[in-house]
Amino acid sequence: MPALSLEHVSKIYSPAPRSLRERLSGKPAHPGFQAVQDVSLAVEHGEFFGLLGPNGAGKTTLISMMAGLARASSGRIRICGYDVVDDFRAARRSLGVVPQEIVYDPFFTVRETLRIQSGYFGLKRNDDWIDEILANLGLSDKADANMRALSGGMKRRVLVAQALVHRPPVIILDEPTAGVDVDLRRMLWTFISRLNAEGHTILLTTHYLEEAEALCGRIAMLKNGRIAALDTTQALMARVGGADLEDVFVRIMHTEAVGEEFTA
Ligand SMILES: Nc1ncnc2c1ncn2[C@@H]1O[C@H](COP(=O)(O)OP(=O)(O)OP(=O)(O)O)[C@@H](O)[C@H]1O
Repeated sequence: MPALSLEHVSKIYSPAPRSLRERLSGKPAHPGFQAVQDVSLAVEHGEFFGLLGPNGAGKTTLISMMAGLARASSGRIRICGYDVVDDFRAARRSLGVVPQEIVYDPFFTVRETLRIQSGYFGLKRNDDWIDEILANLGLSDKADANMRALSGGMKRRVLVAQALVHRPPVIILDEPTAGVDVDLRRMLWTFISRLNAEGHTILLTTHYLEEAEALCGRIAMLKNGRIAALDTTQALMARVGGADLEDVFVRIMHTEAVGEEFTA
């Protein structure tokens, strides 16, 4: 059973409610926006998998559906075999998500934030692991600082820490290095690579393609909500050509022929 499995997943966002004037005009209702279309893929346990695509390709929408924050319009998503709808709690417990947007409660310290997050998963005595996460993310000296007193990069570190408190087998990072300094990038990738070597499955979205090239064994590229390419990083580079993954990405995004031609 794969760590992550998506079968024919689609998402159509409902249209904004029509104004009275639109309703009276008798015009047909807007059909909604198709953000993800028929995406199928499986990520095996222990993989470091990259999900790439330009702005608006559907990456965050896919991640929101995996995390149970948005519901697929059709198709099926399973985390470690647990259906994200029918088996939500088990699926959620198997997953740690580092969201793209920085959200935090300004009334708590870093340690309190991580203890509360642990509580959501029924973990009462989790301080040893919390201390280890804080040390690995360079946050030990901020443990008792209030969240609102942290810089943007430090708040992002706390988001990473929050995703890891319950030692989830599958870790999803949605653009975790956007706007963070080189020290945190290095620290973060050392820690995440260690967790990956210990068996955690990693799914990463990033616009820093050199990071994806260095870290990801396999990559899916999304274009307009569909899979445009899916293969090992090496095979994609060999097949498409170009100096690096950025070249491959640009070529695939600018070609009409996508899908099977670039899919293993
Ligand atoms: N709640 C929503 N309602 C309607 N449309 C949405 C909603 N959320 C996202 N979209 C649209 O769905 C498409 C995919 O958005 P999504 O955020 O998944 O892209 P992304 O690949 O994560 O982009 P980025 O790299 O900019 O983060 C975009 O066109 C976006 O405007």
